[in-house]
Amino acid sequence: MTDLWFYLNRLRSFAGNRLYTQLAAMIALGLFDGVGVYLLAPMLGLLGLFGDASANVPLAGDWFEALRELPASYALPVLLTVYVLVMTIQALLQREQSVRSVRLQQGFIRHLRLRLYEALMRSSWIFFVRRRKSDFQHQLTSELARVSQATYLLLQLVSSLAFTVIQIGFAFWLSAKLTAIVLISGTGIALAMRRKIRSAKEIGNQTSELSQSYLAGLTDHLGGIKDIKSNRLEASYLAWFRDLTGRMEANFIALARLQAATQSFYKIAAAALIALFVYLAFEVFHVGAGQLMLIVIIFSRLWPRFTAIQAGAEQIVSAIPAFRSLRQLERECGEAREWTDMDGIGQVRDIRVTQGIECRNVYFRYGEDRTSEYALRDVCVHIPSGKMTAIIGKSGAGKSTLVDMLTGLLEPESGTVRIDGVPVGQDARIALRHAVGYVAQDPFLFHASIRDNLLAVRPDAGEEELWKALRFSASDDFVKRLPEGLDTLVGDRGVRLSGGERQRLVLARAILRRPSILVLDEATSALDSENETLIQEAIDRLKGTMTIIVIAHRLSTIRGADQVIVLERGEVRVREEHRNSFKEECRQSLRL
Ligand SMILES: Nc1ncnc2c1ncn2[C@@H]1O[C@H](COP(=O)(O)OP(=O)(O)OP(=O)(O)O)[C@@H](O)[C@H]1O
Repeated sequence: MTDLWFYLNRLRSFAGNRLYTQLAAMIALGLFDGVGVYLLAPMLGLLGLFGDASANVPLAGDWFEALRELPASYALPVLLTVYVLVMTIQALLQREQSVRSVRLQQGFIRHLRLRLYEALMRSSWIFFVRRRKSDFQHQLTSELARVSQATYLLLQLVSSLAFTVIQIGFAFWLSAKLTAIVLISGTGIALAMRRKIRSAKEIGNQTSELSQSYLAGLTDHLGGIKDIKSNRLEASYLAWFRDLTGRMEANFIALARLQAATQSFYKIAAAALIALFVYLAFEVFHVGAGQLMLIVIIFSRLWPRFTAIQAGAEQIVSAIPAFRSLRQLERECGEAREWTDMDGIGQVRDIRVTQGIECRNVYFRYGEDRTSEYALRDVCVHIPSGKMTAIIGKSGAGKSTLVDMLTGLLEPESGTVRIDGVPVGQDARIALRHAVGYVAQDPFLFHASIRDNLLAVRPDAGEEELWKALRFSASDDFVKRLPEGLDTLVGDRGVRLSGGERQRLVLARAILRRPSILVLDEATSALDSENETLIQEAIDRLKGTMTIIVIAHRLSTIRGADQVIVLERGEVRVREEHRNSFKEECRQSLRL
């Protein structure tokens, strides 16, 4: 429940006075609706249906007296005009309120989306490493939609309750005894329906789990579609999909069945109550026909409110798991926050490395619990500025982890990372990242044109600079050959390009940023020997102008390195100047 109130409060602080206006409009609409009903009594009286009995009805009686003073031929037209006026005002108010309500709800969804996305963007890299990406997608899409819808439903519930209380007040005024009977019966029914609310919560838990699995599965399968197709795994994935969607269907039907059961129960209870009511009114309390008619009209309008309140409560309760998971994500993002000022991202102070970056007795592990394996253990390395350092080692030795540590993406569990001998704090870590140009193992390109992908890192770069970066990465030829040149769309993550073309474009992008530290994580692994040689020569030309760190699996990549670091199961095995006597050892390490 606290999660629910948390988001209701969030809605209050987002909407401010608009929220109260909205609530007031909802109540006013209800009142107009009620006035329309009260007008019915004198109308029926005028038509001779109530006769004098309507004079006994408190409100209707007054209406009837006032109308009787008018000439007979005017009374009905006046009454009908008032009725049409009241209902017109109600309809216009309803129209305005509906638009405002959608505006408020959509504004609130956007507000929640923005907050969550911003919180994610502020979070550290390790936060993402430890979680499934599809869980974030799930929370940013379906869970968020459920939360905003349920928050709004809660608001409607509050106004429904307020309106119901007003109606009950009127009903009490008309007949306290009969109203008390209906209220006691209503409360009894609501108590009996508590079990349904609990079931709604259980169904809601299932809904969250199922939609999370659905999105996670879809993301995995579409990401790995090439593996699925080449290994003929379609049938087993289809079976998974069939099973999960079957359970989702059953879950949805279970909620619908629960809601339908509640609705029908309320309808049957209403019929029984009205029968009891009429019997008691006539036989026990001897209420007049007009008064009874009005009370029946009021309760027949009031009762659907009870039903709506119960249905709304079930829906809100079924969304509680979504509230919980979203709030928890916000909390976790808060704990993993590395940026305080979002706008400050683009205004990080420049960092100058004059001597080098150093790891001193660095320990790091990905797992959160104490028993998990260290990915880096007592690592001491020095990366001299302006030189080229190669990091080699078997797969899983910790090369990428060490690079992430040196470039400020990761924080050591113990030990320090230093720039020119000074331990790196949070600000310097972020500034360090700003100075890095990174070419990953699995290069990432956005689904946009080549030009947009390049400009993403330096929006002010001119045409000549773009082509210079492309020439550097030996990609100018293939880009020129593309039908739309720089404006060619690269597809999702760059699927429309070959692995080698992607690598070369990402290298061009990294260079365009004019970084002071260039990191190449097996950046030439997908290239043929001709292109690799071209890039190798270009990198050699860069030596002395920037600090270069390369993760290598090929001996050719480390040939020009000033220093080679060999990692083995998270530990530095050798760290020496790159000498001829050392070559054989590297060769062995690379072959493994
Ligand atoms: N996101 C992660 N979560 C948990 N463990 C991880 C994660 N990333 C890496 N590891 C573990 O940390 C260790 C070092 O991984 P790392 O990626 O740094 O190795 P690597 O030398 O770069 O390997 P490769 O050459 O295959 O890319 C490995 O044991 C790996 O299983």
